[in-house]
This record gives sequence, structure tokens and C-alpha cells, in this order.
Amino acid sequence: MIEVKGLSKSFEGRRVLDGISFSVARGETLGIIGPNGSGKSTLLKLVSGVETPDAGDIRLDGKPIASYARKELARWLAVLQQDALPPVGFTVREVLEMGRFPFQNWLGEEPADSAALIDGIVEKLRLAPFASRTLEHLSGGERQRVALGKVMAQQPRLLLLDEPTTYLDIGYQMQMMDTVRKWQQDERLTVVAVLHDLNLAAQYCDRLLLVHRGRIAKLGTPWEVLERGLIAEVYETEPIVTAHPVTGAPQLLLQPGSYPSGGGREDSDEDRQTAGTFTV
Ligand SMILES: Nc1ncnc2c1ncn2[C@@H]1O[C@H](COP(=O)(O)OP(=O)(O)OP(=O)(O)O)[C@@H](O)[C@H]1O
Repeated sequence: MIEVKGLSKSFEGRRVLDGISFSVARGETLGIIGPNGSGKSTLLKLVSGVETPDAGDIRLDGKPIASYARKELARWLAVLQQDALPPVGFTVREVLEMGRFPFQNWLGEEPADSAALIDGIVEKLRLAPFASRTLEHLSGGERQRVALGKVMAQQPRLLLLDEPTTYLDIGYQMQMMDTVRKWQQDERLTVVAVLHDLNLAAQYCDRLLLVHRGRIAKLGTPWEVLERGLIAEVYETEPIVTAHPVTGAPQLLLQPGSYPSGGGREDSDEDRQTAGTFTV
């Protein structure tokens, strides 16, 4: 479904991503994790075609991403970003209808009637109480659920999530992740998600890609990646890794005041340029 080979990207002469290669199978959920500034969002922007790489190759179903026309790409993939929605003017229902844009002709007409699809999304995401309200009258968390509704209306094959749970309380975090999982199981959707919450990532992702200073530190199952020593090295804090008592997924318990020896963050440009290579 997605094949990424040798991706590199620099901004203002500074290497932000360096030699990134991975592939994602249809129906799989890949979580991208890593410390602040490690290059996760940039990687997602390259995969969505918003940014172009300096070197490397991205293929969707065997075809280079650059060869897709804009509207064709929008029928193929959808991106859910933090704070993705225009804050004013539009009602919730209007925003959901905007998700249908890639399927409309130049007169704004769609061959199939999408009203039933939109009704289904309103019901699934429990948006009915504010469906006719404009976005500026919603909370951050409510707007985030509407943003998910908009990408669901787009009916993509590939869903890219950039920190989708940022504004959500734990109840809605679970609702959002469970909704995506159900949607994925029903439609064999492929999901690539940037997640800061490692416990959520371990629960919902088939594999994790740990990015550190623009390189892949590890790619593997949640148990392979959320290994205590590796997490301590990358995040510079030493968690306890334990199995979830019900699902068996690895879960991290944070330990206040625990830093690996010689700890303390090194985030300078120089460190980034000279960062060591990890085994993948
Ligand atoms: N357009 C840009 N111009 C210059 N530098 C950029 C640009 N976009 C990103 N960067 C830099 O690239 C690095 C990686 O940024 P990116 O947003 O990909 O990190 P991230 O892992 O998503 O971080 P976070 O977890 O903090 O959201 C950062 O140092 C950032 O400042």
C-alpha cells in the first residue's frame, strides 16, 4: 500500500529526516512515535504529498505519489491534523459535507447522494446535539471530533493522523481511536498515526516506528519498540514497561526523577547532524 524508500528532508540547510525507509500493508495501523522535534510531522507531510522530499521515493499502490493529481490523491488519502478546521463560519454539517469535495465535479455536484453517509457519521460520532452549530461555538475536543467526521466523509483508503487525540479527554480519546479501528476493520482502511501517547500507540497500532533525530531508531511490534533501554535512550527518562492486564499490550509507567546516567536533553543542530545510527 505505502512504500517509502530513502527519504531525506532538510529545512534551511538543516537535515530533519535522513534515510527513512518503511512500508505499510493494506489494513495495517502504523504508529509514528518519537520525541518533540524528531521529524514525525514532517514525515507525515511527505507521505501526504504536502511537502516534497529532497531525496527518496514514496509510492502508493506502486505509483509515485508525485504522479497523483491533487483531487485523485484526496480520494485516496485523508489527513487529520491537530486543529485542522477553519475556526469560523461553517456549521458542523457543512464541514462534513466539505469532505465530499474530492467526489464533486466542477459544478460542485456529486454523482451519488451523500446525505445518508453524512447522517451516519453524525450518529456514529454523536455530533447530533451540535450539528447545526457553527464551529466557533464548539470546544476544541468537539471540533476534533468534527474533523474526524470530515475525513470519514472523504472515504479514503489511507488515513493519516497527526496527534488526533490532543484536545480530547480520556473518554473521547478512546472513542476516537475505537471509531478509527472499527472503520478500519469494516473498510480495510490503512492508518498511519503520529502519536505522543505511547500507551495509546501500543494499544492501537500493529507496528510502531520510533523516530529519533530524523532517523529510524526502531521499527517493529509495540513490544519490540517499547523496550525500556531504547525508550530511556531516546526520551531520556526511564519508564517501567509492563503488560496491560487485559490486552497484554506493553504499557509504560513513568517514574518521577528517573533519568538515564549522563541524562539531560541534547537538542542542538550539531547533535542532530552527528546523531548516531540505530539498528532497525
Ligand atoms: N517548515 C519548516 N521550516 C523550518 N524548520 C522546520 C519546518 N518544519 C519543521 N521544521 C523543523 O524540523 C524539525 C522536525 O519537526 P517536526 O514538526 O517534524 O517534528 P515532530 O517530531 O513532529 O515534533 P513535535 O513532537 O514537537 O510535534 C523541528 O526541529 C522543526 O523545527
